Amino acid sequence: MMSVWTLLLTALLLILCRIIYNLFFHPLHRFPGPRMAAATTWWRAYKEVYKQETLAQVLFGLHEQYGHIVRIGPNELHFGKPSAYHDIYNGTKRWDKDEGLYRTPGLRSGSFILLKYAEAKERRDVLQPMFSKKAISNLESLIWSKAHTLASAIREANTAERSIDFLHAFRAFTLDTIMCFTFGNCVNALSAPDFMDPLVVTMDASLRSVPFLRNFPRIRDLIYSIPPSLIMRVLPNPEKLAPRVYQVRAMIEEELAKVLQNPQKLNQAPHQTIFHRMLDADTHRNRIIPDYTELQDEGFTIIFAGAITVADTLVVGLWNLLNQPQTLSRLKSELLTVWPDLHRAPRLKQLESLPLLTATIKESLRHLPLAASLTRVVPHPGAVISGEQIPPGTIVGMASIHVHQSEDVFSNPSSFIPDRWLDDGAGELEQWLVPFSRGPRMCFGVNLAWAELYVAFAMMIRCFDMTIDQTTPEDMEWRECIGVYYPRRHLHAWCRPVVR
Ligand code: HEM
Repeated sequence: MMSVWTLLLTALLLILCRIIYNLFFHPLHRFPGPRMAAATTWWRAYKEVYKQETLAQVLFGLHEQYGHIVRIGPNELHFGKPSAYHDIYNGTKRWDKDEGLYRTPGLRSGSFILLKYAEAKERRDVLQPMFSKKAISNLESLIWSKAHTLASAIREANTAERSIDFLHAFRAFTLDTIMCFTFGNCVNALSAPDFMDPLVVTMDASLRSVPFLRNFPRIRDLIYSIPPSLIMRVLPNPEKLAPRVYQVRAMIEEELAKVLQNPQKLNQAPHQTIFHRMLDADTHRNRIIPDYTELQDEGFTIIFAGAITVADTLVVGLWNLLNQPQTLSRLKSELLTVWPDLHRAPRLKQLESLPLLTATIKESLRHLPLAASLTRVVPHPGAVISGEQIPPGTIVGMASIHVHQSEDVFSNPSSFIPDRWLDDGAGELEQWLVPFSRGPRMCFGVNLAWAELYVAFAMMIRCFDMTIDQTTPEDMEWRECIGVYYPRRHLHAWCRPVVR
């Protein structure tokens, strides 16, 4: 029998052979980048987990050092030239998503997670009609009603002399909107004291474990193999002791169970929910209704995809506006043209006609911390990206902040300048605004996102005089692996209600 030492030695030898292969014989060996990154995936784990760095931020320096293509893993390339974005994400590229990134949430299905284009297209055909421009305009009253609830809660906090945590407030707004719309089951996060709804708080906290889960797939799979509901049942005091990923999944499962155990409740919903669509065999090409796990995975995906990004756009936009009183005051004047009487809110269509508000939303989306490289697998026989022949099987990707912060495309890219979207030549810039990505896997919540952004920005700017409460630029430094979080203090602001 082999001794432990022989086994260890063999394992070490195999690792060494792998490293030598990766460095000198791998099809990507000619691409530049840190040697450690080429040798082993541990480089990434070291950066993201041990050093707690955001790879997309590190990559700005690496592209400067190594050029527009950088090898960031034994089998992974990141691209830095904005034009590469359109080479990878466009209508003709039906490339698989890479499981290294998309298995991180521990789901097997769900629109965002499905790896193959064909599967994702089938699911998209079922759900996308709910998110069309027309469907979303029918949802206008729901969005306004959540925005009014948000405004009332902010007024109450102000009366009690409390400033507002914008991250929690806007995530409560987006969570209530997405849950009421897609589940037909409102969680009323907006009524939680200080917007500290358990789901909002736990979702935020769970994002901190994403770098670990992404970099240690075996441990991750082990963790996810235990059903969250079991952990929550067997652990004493699970609200304190269970890892956040379990807590958030258990909460979403609970919300789903409320809907699925009582499907006739769906009849009371004033609009179609994802379950109307997914439980209807006629919406599926193969006429097969997804099983319980698939429904759960879809619900989880939609909640995370829909609740976090919109709220984060509001946070980043308002942070910049509060530091630019002149732009804020121009926005207030513009809003008065369609919203003169405080008690009669305008229609979404009227907000959409406002040039400065529209430009502000675009600029907020450009500044959104979207830093995950949305990785794809190059199919046979390979592809040309950024003018270079890339071998099949390579994982390729680009984070949208590398387009949005490019000096080749945007002048003063790090400055918040809504007027850039109103200047001559703004039309040219549009192709470089890619927060929702492009191509067959681009976001299908885009119309809902825009509607929520119009309504919430308008509500905050028209109804409140806002000033920052001690938040510093350092507080606004973020980290991101798949969803952004702020390790220090969230943006807080005083919101004094305007009277006319
Ligand atoms: C400002 C708000 C939003 C931003 C910036 C955003 C951004 C994105 C991006 C970049 C992707 C592509 C991800 C990839 O390639 O893997 C995506 C996909 C997706 N988004 Fe959004 N999103 C937003 C709001 C929403 C909303 C409100 C929903 C509501 C349901 C939503 C649902 C989805 C879904 C289901 C996918 C997966 C599509 C697929 O892979 O086929 N998103 N989003």
